[in-house]
Amino acid sequence: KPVTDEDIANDAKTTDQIVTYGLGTQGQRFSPLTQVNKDTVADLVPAWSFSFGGEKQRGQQAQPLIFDGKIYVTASYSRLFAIDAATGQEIWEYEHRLPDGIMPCCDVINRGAALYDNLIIFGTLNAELVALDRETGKRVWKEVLGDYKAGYSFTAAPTIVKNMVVTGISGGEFGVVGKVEARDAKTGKLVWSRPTVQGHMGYLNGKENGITGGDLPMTWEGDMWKTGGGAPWLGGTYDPETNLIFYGTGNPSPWNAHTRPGDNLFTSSTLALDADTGVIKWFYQTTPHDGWDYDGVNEFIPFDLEKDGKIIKAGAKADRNGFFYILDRTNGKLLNATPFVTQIGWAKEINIETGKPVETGNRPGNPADAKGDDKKGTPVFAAPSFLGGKNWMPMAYNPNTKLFYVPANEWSMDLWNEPITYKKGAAYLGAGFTVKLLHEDYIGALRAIDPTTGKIKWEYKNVAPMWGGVLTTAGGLVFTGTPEGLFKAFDAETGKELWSFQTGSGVIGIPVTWETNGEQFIAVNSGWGGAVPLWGGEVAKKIKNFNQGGSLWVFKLHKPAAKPAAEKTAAK
Ligand SMILES: O=C(O)c1cc(C(=O)O)c2c(n1)C(=O)C(=O)c1cc(C(=O)O)[nH]c1-2
Repeated sequence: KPVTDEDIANDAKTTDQIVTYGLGTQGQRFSPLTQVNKDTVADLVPAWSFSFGGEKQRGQQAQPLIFDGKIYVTASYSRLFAIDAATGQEIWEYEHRLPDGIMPCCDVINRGAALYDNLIIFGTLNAELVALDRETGKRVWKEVLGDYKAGYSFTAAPTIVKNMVVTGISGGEFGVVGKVEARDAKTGKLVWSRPTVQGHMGYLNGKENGITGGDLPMTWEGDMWKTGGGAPWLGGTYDPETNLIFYGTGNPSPWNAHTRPGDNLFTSSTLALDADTGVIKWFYQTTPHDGWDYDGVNEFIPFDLEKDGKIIKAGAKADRNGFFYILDRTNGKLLNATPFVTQIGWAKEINIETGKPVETGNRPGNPADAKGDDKKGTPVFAAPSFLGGKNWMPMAYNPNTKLFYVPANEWSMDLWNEPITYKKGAAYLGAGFTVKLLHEDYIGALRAIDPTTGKIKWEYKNVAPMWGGVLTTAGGLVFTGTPEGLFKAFDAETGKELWSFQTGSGVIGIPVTWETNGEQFIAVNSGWGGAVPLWGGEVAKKIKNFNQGGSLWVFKLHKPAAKPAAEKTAAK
């Protein structure tokens, strides 16, 4: 049977399947299921586990999809598996042929696929988008999203919006030009394209559809916009109520901000795109003239904010720069911004009137002023580190507790600038860094945040960074994993840890839950990797004993065996 627009529109309320990244296009990651709850979660046991096999382990960040009795899950190195949800038996495996010379910045990961009609669609590390027949795993169409030799790659899960498959792109560390694109999901044909850097042309149905930025004053000097980055490298969310697609955009290229005076629109921003045309309806830049790789790619989650007895159509974003933003999602106006990490060095606050950060001046110096022979600019000690108060791993919103559950991290860095010129296919940073610890006892912190005040209601601290996605349920639970290998459940109201299971490798996947024949299942990927082991600096010593892996775990409640009849009689 085909996956329909209704299936997608109803995904947040449907309990027997999961057809979108985010458990609904709004990405709230909330399930109405209650069988596994505060009282029963202690009885959660593995139903089965599935190995992705091969020597290709590395980070497993994907969110599984559930449809028609099957689990569809992507794995490292651009692989996609179809698995029987009841037995854990493989049905088919697709392994994309990757050329030598792919350039993903931050591990060979993938975050998930999209289902539409009889297709399953996912993006690959060489920046291609492939659609497979869901029954056979055979390829139906393939599109090139960007030139991998120029540093384009793809790691996110696509989003389906009204028969279209919508994608961003990765490559911000190589001076690519970010873009969000929508294609006919059945054929792959391009419908619209919207570059995320000011000055570049957008397209609709093959025709020019306005220069990105339109009448706004130019916020780049010289030719810097031509290699300006701003990669929307994480998935978007779609809000049917406003017909807007929300994408976060990444860092401006290069990191060395002295090379590119100006705000550098639309980098490190949240963009609201008209779903039908790709036109930017509003934007909100979280880190103007980003000089720390704070990026701004984090998911923007639409939700109803209750304030003074009124319901406001709002959206929330826990930005890599350390602030938790609440915006009016109809117009991008700032409603509130509060720190969600203990130390933020770059800005004192976000001015509620102007919506702009009040900077402290904590920017690394210009290499042009360097006195030494090494041409390094004056370094600064900055917090958060460039890996962010929160990175790619999605938070969740529970409409019952009215809290957001944010996988946050506490760390800092020494950061300096260096001279840099653009060269196709070469890293385009012009910066050096060492990530540093802030607290001896923890880096990661799962935090429950009240969006009406920005106050942190509870937190769970973890030694290693939190690098997995979050799921919350009407059973009053919050699920997430740790690099130490543990998959955990917390009380959504109090943060009390209620259950934990060792999966054998770091859990940086995104959990999901569904029900079949009256039984609730929970699934998550296990497999340590991602950016931390590659770029973690001093954090490396905290994680050096964590082993790689590659498996999907499925859990359900243990049913006590029926008591033998003899025993029952004896008891009487
Ligand atoms: O600018 C980009 O294009 C881009 C892409 C990606 C990616 O595709 O995973 C990451 C980042 N930047 C990045 O800055 C980052 O910290 C990061 C962490 C991870 C990860 O999977 O652990 N990916 C990425």
